Amino acid sequence: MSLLVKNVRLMDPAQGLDGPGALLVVEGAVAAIGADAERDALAVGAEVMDGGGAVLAPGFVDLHVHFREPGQTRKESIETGSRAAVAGGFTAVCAMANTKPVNDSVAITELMLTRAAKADLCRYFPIGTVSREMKGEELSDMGTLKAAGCVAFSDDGLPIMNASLMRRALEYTRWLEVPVVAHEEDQTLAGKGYMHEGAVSASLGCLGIPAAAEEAMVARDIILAEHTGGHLHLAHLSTKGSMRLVREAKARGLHVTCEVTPHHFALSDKELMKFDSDYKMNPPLRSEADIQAVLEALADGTVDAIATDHAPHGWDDKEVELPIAAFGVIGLETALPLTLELLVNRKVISLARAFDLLAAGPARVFHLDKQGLGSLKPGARADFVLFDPDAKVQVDRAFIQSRSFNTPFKGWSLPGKVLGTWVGGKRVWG
Ligand SMILES: NC(=O)N[C@@H](CC(=O)O)C(=O)O
Ligand SMILES: [Zn+2]
Ligand SMILES: [Zn+2]
Repeated sequence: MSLLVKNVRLMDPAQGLDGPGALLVVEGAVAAIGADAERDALAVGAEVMDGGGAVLAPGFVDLHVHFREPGQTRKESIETGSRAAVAGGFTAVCAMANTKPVNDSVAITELMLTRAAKADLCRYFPIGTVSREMKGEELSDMGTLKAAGCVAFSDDGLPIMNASLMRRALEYTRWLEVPVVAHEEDQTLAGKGYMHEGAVSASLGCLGIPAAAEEAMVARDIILAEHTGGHLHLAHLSTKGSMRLVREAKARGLHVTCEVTPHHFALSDKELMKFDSDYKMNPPLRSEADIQAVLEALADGTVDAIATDHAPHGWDDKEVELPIAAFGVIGLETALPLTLELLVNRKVISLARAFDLLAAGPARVFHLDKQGLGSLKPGARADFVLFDPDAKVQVDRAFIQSRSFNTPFKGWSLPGKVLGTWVGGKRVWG
């Protein structure tokens, strides 16, 4: 099977590509790009598709999603989550381990992979827990889990308060060549807080989570990464101090990588004045100064990836008083539009840097580039997205493919319409 997509604006920062061109897919892999593609397509008798001048880019790689299967498929299943992914232009997702039961065994990893293969939409990479039963006490069988298909290890949802456990997990990352993904939150500082601690929480009389709850743990784990030489990947960073700590760690040559989410660069803690639980997530929406620091870190290379932390919850988890509502928001369908509107159109970053943050960067962090993800180099997997960067989307229930609708972007009109998504050369969306 072969396919030529012609008349597109080809973007692939990994190859320094940005210009009119074409892409030829043969047997699920990129066979040729540019002028060669049209010539070679004739030789193989490829099916021809006209891209109508839209942008063709490498499929996005999300390092951080919660698909709730097994255990809570009323919120999301691997199939509905995968559909939300491809609708948003994501061709690969890395799924967190805080399912029910948690992914601390080969049986759960295999179940997840079986369900993902059945859904047959995006590529699905399980993340194993760092600790058995996510209790934060003993290490899980990281080696066995990696052999079963886990690409990273995380107790996300919960911080690893036990420094000795984190130290040992980081030691294992060296020979397993996989990162530990840290949810940084000192529970003794966060307490029962449910929004950012600052002027807004004080005026509302809400319990706050200080920036220091995140930063104290980021600092601890950077020290442990240095001590062990392990690979520390910091999930959903949200504060100015975290950005500074990561910038320093990278300048000192440590193996420290990080991601930020669209909701943390799009929204501030002022949104909580609406007392709407769709603005409640962990880490919480931060101050304007934190957002500025995140934008600078996106621009200067401190941040490796934009990840969604897609965290579906049912209306019954959310339609309750703010202090008891579930933490988390969905994000797969809105990530590209928010990146285009708030980062590219406002000239915080270039379009090429946006794709580095959505595709090549995350692929590198979890070593998925070695499997041909994150770029459109000849020989790479034919995972790509075709989208119109100017056409508007309306964030309503029909637009969202996820089983849940806990998005703070309800009613927003944003640029960036995904026209089609291909995984291994097969059209899975549009
Ligand atoms: N981000 C959230 O607010 N919630 C996540 C857990 C997490 O990412 O820490 C969830 O699983 O719902
Ligand atoms: Zn988390
Ligand atoms: Zn998460």
